[in-house]
Amino acid sequence: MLLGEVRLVADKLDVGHSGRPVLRQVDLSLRAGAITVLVGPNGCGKSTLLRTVAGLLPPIGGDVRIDEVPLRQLARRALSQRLAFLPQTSQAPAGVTVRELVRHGRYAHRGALARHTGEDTESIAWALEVTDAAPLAERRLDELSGGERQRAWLAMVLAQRAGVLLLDEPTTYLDLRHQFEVLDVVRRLAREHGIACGLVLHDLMQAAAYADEVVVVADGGVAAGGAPDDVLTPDVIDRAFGLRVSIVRDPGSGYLACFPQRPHAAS
Ligand SMILES: Nc1ncnc2c1ncn2[C@@H]1O[C@H](COP(=O)(O)OP(=O)(O)OP(=O)(O)O)[C@@H](O)[C@H]1O
Repeated sequence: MLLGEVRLVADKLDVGHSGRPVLRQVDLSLRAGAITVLVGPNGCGKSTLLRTVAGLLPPIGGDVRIDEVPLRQLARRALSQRLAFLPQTSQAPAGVTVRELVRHGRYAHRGALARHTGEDTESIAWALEVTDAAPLAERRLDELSGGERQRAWLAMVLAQRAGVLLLDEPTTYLDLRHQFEVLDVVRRLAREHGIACGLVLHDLMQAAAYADEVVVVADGGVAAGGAPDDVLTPDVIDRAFGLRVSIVRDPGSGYLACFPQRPHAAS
Protein backbone atom coordinates (compact mmCIF):
# COMPACT_ATOMS: atom_id res chain seq x y z
CA MET A 1 0.00 0.00 0.00
CA LEU A 2 1.35 3.40 -0.98
CA LEU A 3 0.33 5.61 1.92
CA GLY A 4 -0.53 9.13 0.84
CA GLU A 5 -0.76 8.36 -2.85
CA VAL A 6 -3.45 10.53 -4.43
CA ARG A 7 -6.33 8.31 -5.58
CA LEU A 8 -8.98 10.88 -6.55
CA VAL A 9 -8.51 14.44 -7.78
CA ALA A 10 -11.13 17.04 -8.60
CA ASP A 11 -9.70 19.90 -10.57
CA LYS A 12 -11.55 23.22 -10.89
CA LEU A 13 -14.78 21.31 -10.66
CA ASP A 14 -18.14 23.06 -11.14
CA VAL A 15 -21.04 20.98 -9.80
CA GLY A 16 -24.79 21.52 -9.78
CA HIS A 17 -28.12 20.42 -11.12
CA SER A 18 -29.65 20.85 -14.58
CA GLY A 19 -26.73 23.03 -15.64
CA ARG A 20 -27.16 25.37 -12.64
CA PRO A 21 -23.94 25.48 -10.61
CA VAL A 22 -24.09 24.96 -6.85
CA LEU A 23 -20.31 24.97 -6.33
CA ARG A 24 -17.63 26.40 -8.58
CA GLN A 25 -13.91 25.82 -8.99
CA VAL A 26 -13.62 23.05 -6.41
CA ASP A 27 -10.20 21.47 -6.00
CA LEU A 28 -10.17 18.29 -3.96
CA SER A 29 -7.81 15.37 -3.55
CA LEU A 30 -8.30 12.14 -1.64
CA ARG A 31 -5.19 10.26 -0.59
CA ALA A 32 -4.73 6.58 0.14
CA GLY A 33 -4.88 5.95 3.87
CA ALA A 34 -6.34 9.37 4.64
CA ILE A 35 -9.77 10.64 5.69
CA THR A 36 -11.10 13.82 4.09
CA VAL A 37 -14.24 15.27 5.67
CA LEU A 38 -16.55 17.73 3.94
CA VAL A 39 -18.44 20.04 6.29
CA GLY A 40 -20.70 22.99 5.64
CA PRO A 41 -24.18 24.38 6.20
CA ASN A 42 -27.35 22.66 4.97
CA GLY A 43 -27.88 23.01 1.26
CA CYS A 44 -24.36 24.29 0.52
CA GLY A 45 -23.65 21.48 -1.95
CA LYS A 46 -21.78 18.74 -0.06
CA SER A 47 -23.92 15.89 -1.41
CA THR A 48 -23.90 17.41 -4.89
CA LEU A 49 -20.10 17.46 -4.78
CA LEU A 50 -19.83 13.91 -3.45
CA ARG A 51 -22.31 12.58 -6.03
CA THR A 52 -20.39 14.31 -8.80
CA VAL A 53 -17.02 12.88 -7.83
CA ALA A 54 -18.76 9.48 -7.48
CA GLY A 55 -19.82 9.73 -11.13
CA LEU A 56 -23.55 9.95 -10.37
CA LEU A 57 -23.96 13.55 -11.53
CA PRO A 58 -22.20 15.00 -14.57
CA PRO A 59 -19.82 17.85 -13.74
CA ILE A 60 -20.80 21.23 -15.17
CA GLY A 61 -17.14 22.06 -15.63
CA GLY A 62 -13.71 20.85 -14.63
CA ASP A 63 -12.41 17.38 -14.24
CA VAL A 64 -12.35 14.37 -11.89
CA ARG A 65 -9.62 11.74 -12.15
CA ILE A 66 -9.40 8.46 -10.28
CA ASP A 67 -5.99 6.82 -10.25
CA GLU A 68 -5.14 9.35 -12.96
CA VAL A 69 -7.92 8.12 -15.26
CA PRO A 70 -10.57 10.73 -16.14
CA LEU A 71 -13.89 9.74 -14.57
CA ARG A 72 -15.71 10.22 -17.87
CA GLN A 73 -13.55 7.50 -19.46
CA LEU A 74 -14.51 4.89 -16.86
CA ALA A 75 -17.44 2.60 -17.66
CA ARG A 76 -19.81 1.91 -14.75
CA ARG A 77 -18.22 -1.38 -13.73
CA ALA A 78 -14.64 -0.12 -14.04
CA LEU A 79 -15.61 2.86 -11.88
CA SER A 80 -17.25 0.61 -9.26
CA GLN A 81 -14.04 -1.37 -8.97
CA ARG A 82 -12.17 1.81 -8.06
CA LEU A 83 -14.75 3.82 -6.14
CA ALA A 84 -17.53 2.86 -3.71
CA PHE A 85 -20.23 5.35 -2.70
CA LEU A 86 -22.78 5.10 0.09
CA PRO A 87 -25.53 7.74 -0.25
CA GLN A 88 -27.39 9.32 2.68
CA THR A 89 -30.28 6.89 2.39
CA SER A 90 -30.45 3.57 0.62
CA GLN A 91 -33.30 1.15 -0.02
CA ALA A 92 -32.98 -2.62 -0.17
CA PRO A 93 -35.61 -5.14 -1.36
CA ALA A 94 -37.82 -6.43 1.49
CA GLY A 95 -36.56 -9.56 3.19
CA VAL A 96 -32.98 -9.35 1.96
CA THR A 97 -30.39 -10.66 4.42
CA VAL A 98 -27.19 -8.85 5.33
CA ARG A 99 -25.11 -11.44 3.47
CA GLU A 100 -27.27 -11.05 0.34
CA LEU A 101 -26.90 -7.28 0.55
CA VAL A 102 -23.14 -7.49 0.93
CA ARG A 103 -22.97 -9.87 -2.02
CA HIS A 104 -24.40 -7.03 -4.14
CA GLY A 105 -21.12 -5.21 -3.60
CA ARG A 106 -19.41 -7.91 -5.67
CA TYR A 107 -21.55 -7.18 -8.75
CA ALA A 108 -19.01 -4.46 -9.50
CA HIS A 109 -16.58 -7.27 -10.25
CA ARG A 110 -18.68 -10.15 -11.49
CA GLY A 111 -22.00 -8.84 -12.79
CA ALA A 112 -25.31 -9.99 -11.32
CA LEU A 113 -25.51 -13.31 -13.18
CA ALA A 114 -21.92 -14.53 -12.96
CA ARG A 115 -20.90 -17.37 -10.64
CA HIS A 116 -19.26 -16.40 -7.38
CA THR A 117 -15.55 -17.03 -7.04
CA GLY A 118 -13.33 -17.62 -4.05
CA GLU A 119 -12.32 -13.98 -4.27
CA ASP A 120 -15.97 -12.94 -3.91
CA THR A 121 -16.41 -15.17 -0.87
CA GLU A 122 -13.25 -13.82 0.68
CA SER A 123 -14.22 -10.17 0.03
CA ILE A 124 -17.69 -10.67 1.49
CA ALA A 125 -16.21 -12.30 4.62
CA TRP A 126 -13.66 -9.48 4.94
CA ALA A 127 -16.31 -6.75 4.55
CA LEU A 128 -18.54 -8.39 7.17
CA GLU A 129 -15.65 -8.80 9.56
CA VAL A 130 -14.15 -5.32 9.26
CA THR A 131 -17.56 -3.73 9.94
CA ASP A 132 -18.30 -6.14 12.81
CA ALA A 133 -21.34 -7.26 10.82
CA ALA A 134 -20.41 -10.99 10.61
CA PRO A 135 -22.79 -11.94 13.48
CA LEU A 136 -25.61 -10.23 11.56
CA ALA A 137 -24.91 -11.98 8.24
CA GLU A 138 -27.99 -14.24 8.18
CA ARG A 139 -30.38 -11.64 9.63
CA ARG A 140 -32.89 -9.75 7.52
CA LEU A 141 -31.95 -6.12 6.94
CA ASP A 142 -35.46 -4.89 7.78
CA GLU A 143 -35.19 -6.49 11.24
CA LEU A 144 -32.02 -4.67 12.25
CA SER A 145 -31.54 -1.52 14.32
CA GLY A 146 -30.44 1.64 12.51
CA GLY A 147 -26.85 1.18 13.66
CA GLU A 148 -26.71 -2.48 12.61
CA ARG A 149 -28.26 -1.62 9.25
CA GLN A 150 -25.70 1.11 8.66
CA ARG A 151 -22.87 -1.37 9.28
CA ALA A 152 -24.48 -3.74 6.76
CA TRP A 153 -24.62 -1.02 4.09
CA LEU A 154 -21.04 -0.12 4.85
CA ALA A 155 -20.07 -3.79 4.44
CA MET A 156 -21.85 -3.83 1.08
CA VAL A 157 -19.82 -0.95 -0.33
CA LEU A 158 -16.61 -2.37 1.18
CA ALA A 159 -17.15 -5.68 -0.60
CA GLN A 160 -16.49 -3.73 -3.79
CA ARG A 161 -12.86 -3.61 -2.61
CA ALA A 162 -12.51 -0.14 -4.13
CA GLY A 163 -9.55 2.07 -3.26
CA VAL A 164 -11.77 5.13 -2.83
CA LEU A 165 -14.69 5.15 -0.40
CA LEU A 166 -17.23 8.00 -0.33
CA LEU A 167 -19.80 8.16 2.48
CA ASP A 168 -22.54 10.77 2.62
CA GLU A 169 -23.43 11.43 6.27
CA PRO A 170 -22.72 7.87 7.42
CA THR A 171 -23.54 8.70 11.05
CA THR A 172 -27.06 10.05 10.47
CA TYR A 173 -29.71 8.30 12.57
CA LEU A 174 -27.07 6.65 14.76
CA ASP A 175 -26.77 7.13 18.50
CA LEU A 176 -23.53 8.54 19.82
CA ARG A 177 -21.81 5.22 20.43
CA HIS A 178 -22.73 3.87 17.01
CA GLN A 179 -21.59 7.11 15.36
CA PHE A 180 -18.13 6.62 16.84
CA GLU A 181 -18.16 2.92 15.96
CA VAL A 182 -18.83 3.69 12.30
CA LEU A 183 -16.14 6.38 12.30
CA ASP A 184 -13.71 3.94 13.95
CA VAL A 185 -14.41 1.48 11.13
CA VAL A 186 -13.67 4.22 8.60
CA ARG A 187 -10.42 5.05 10.38
CA ARG A 188 -9.42 1.37 10.31
CA LEU A 189 -10.20 1.18 6.59
CA ALA A 190 -7.98 4.17 5.96
CA ARG A 191 -5.11 3.29 8.26
CA GLU A 192 -4.97 -0.49 7.94
CA HIS A 193 -6.25 -0.98 4.41
CA GLY A 194 -5.01 2.20 2.72
CA ILE A 195 -8.43 3.25 1.47
CA ALA A 196 -8.90 6.91 0.50
CA CYS A 197 -12.01 7.95 2.44
CA GLY A 198 -14.18 11.00 1.71
CA LEU A 199 -17.02 11.70 4.14
CA VAL A 200 -19.71 14.28 4.64
CA LEU A 201 -20.24 14.96 8.36
CA HIS A 202 -22.29 17.56 10.18
CA ASP A 203 -20.60 17.18 13.54
CA LEU A 204 -17.54 19.47 13.57
CA MET A 205 -16.15 17.73 16.65
CA GLN A 206 -16.17 14.40 14.82
CA ALA A 207 -14.68 16.04 11.74
CA ALA A 208 -11.85 17.40 13.90
CA ALA A 209 -11.29 14.04 15.57
CA TYR A 210 -11.28 11.80 12.50
CA ALA A 211 -10.24 13.94 9.52
CA ASP A 212 -6.74 14.19 8.16
CA GLU A 213 -8.10 17.00 6.04
CA VAL A 214 -11.25 19.07 6.48
CA VAL A 215 -12.86 20.80 3.51
CA VAL A 216 -15.31 23.55 4.43
CA VAL A 217 -17.93 24.05 1.73
CA ALA A 218 -19.89 27.31 1.79
CA ASP A 219 -21.04 30.20 -0.39
CA GLY A 220 -20.73 28.39 -3.69
CA GLY A 221 -17.25 26.98 -3.25
CA VAL A 222 -14.57 25.70 -0.90
CA ALA A 223 -14.24 28.24 1.91
CA ALA A 224 -11.24 26.56 3.56
CA GLY A 225 -9.33 23.29 3.46
CA GLY A 226 -6.48 21.70 5.37
CA ALA A 227 -5.62 20.08 8.70
CA PRO A 228 -8.52 20.25 11.20
CA ASP A 229 -6.68 22.51 13.66
CA ASP A 230 -5.89 25.01 10.90
CA VAL A 231 -9.33 24.98 9.35
CA LEU A 232 -11.83 24.64 12.19
CA THR A 233 -11.28 28.10 13.62
CA PRO A 234 -13.91 30.51 14.97
CA ASP A 235 -13.45 32.79 11.95
CA VAL A 236 -13.89 30.04 9.36
CA ILE A 237 -16.92 28.64 11.21
CA ASP A 238 -18.46 32.11 11.45
CA ARG A 239 -17.94 32.71 7.73
CA ALA A 240 -19.30 29.31 6.72
CA PHE A 241 -22.15 28.84 9.20
CA GLY A 242 -22.89 32.41 10.26
CA LEU A 243 -22.31 31.54 13.91
CA ARG A 244 -19.74 32.84 16.36
CA VAL A 245 -18.28 29.99 18.37
CA SER A 246 -15.53 29.45 20.85
CA ILE A 247 -13.46 26.30 20.42
CA VAL A 248 -12.19 24.33 23.38
CA ARG A 249 -9.98 21.25 23.46
CA ASP A 250 -10.92 18.57 25.95
CA PRO A 251 -7.69 17.81 27.84
CA GLY A 252 -8.60 14.14 28.37
CA SER A 253 -9.53 13.02 24.86
CA GLY A 254 -7.91 15.81 22.85
CA TYR A 255 -11.24 16.33 21.05
CA LEU A 256 -12.24 19.82 20.00
CA ALA A 257 -15.65 21.13 20.98
CA CYS A 258 -17.50 24.19 19.63
CA PHE A 259 -19.69 26.36 21.82
CA PRO A 260 -21.95 28.98 20.23
CA GLN A 261 -21.45 32.49 21.57
CA ARG A 262 -25.05 33.54 21.81
CA PRO A 263 -25.50 36.01 24.67
CA HIS A 264 -29.18 35.13 25.01
CA ALA A 265 -28.59 31.37 25.06
CA ALA A 266 -28.12 31.10 28.81
CA SER A 267 -31.07 33.29 29.74
N1 LIG B 1 -31.90 16.71 -7.57
C1 LIG B 1 -31.78 18.04 -7.43
N2 LIG B 1 -32.28 18.88 -8.37
C2 LIG B 1 -32.15 20.23 -8.24
N3 LIG B 1 -31.56 20.83 -7.19
C3 LIG B 1 -31.06 20.03 -6.23
C4 LIG B 1 -31.14 18.62 -6.29
N4 LIG B 1 -30.54 18.09 -5.18
C5 LIG B 1 -30.11 19.15 -4.46
N5 LIG B 1 -30.42 20.31 -5.08
C6 LIG B 1 -30.09 21.66 -4.61
O1 LIG B 1 -28.67 21.81 -4.65
C7 LIG B 1 -28.25 22.56 -3.51
C8 LIG B 1 -27.22 21.75 -2.75
O2 LIG B 1 -27.84 20.60 -2.19
P1 LIG B 1 -27.02 19.44 -1.50
O3 LIG B 1 -27.98 18.34 -1.19
O4 LIG B 1 -25.84 19.15 -2.31
O5 LIG B 1 -26.56 20.19 -0.17
P2 LIG B 1 -25.91 19.58 1.16
O6 LIG B 1 -24.80 20.51 1.53
O7 LIG B 1 -25.57 18.16 0.97
O8 LIG B 1 -27.12 19.76 2.17
P3 LIG B 1 -27.49 19.01 3.55
O9 LIG B 1 -26.43 19.32 4.53
O10 LIG B 1 -28.78 19.66 3.91
O11 LIG B 1 -27.63 17.54 3.26
C9 LIG B 1 -29.49 22.90 -2.69
O12 LIG B 1 -29.90 24.20 -3.03
C10 LIG B 1 -30.51 21.89 -3.17
O13 LIG B 1 -31.81 22.41 -3.10
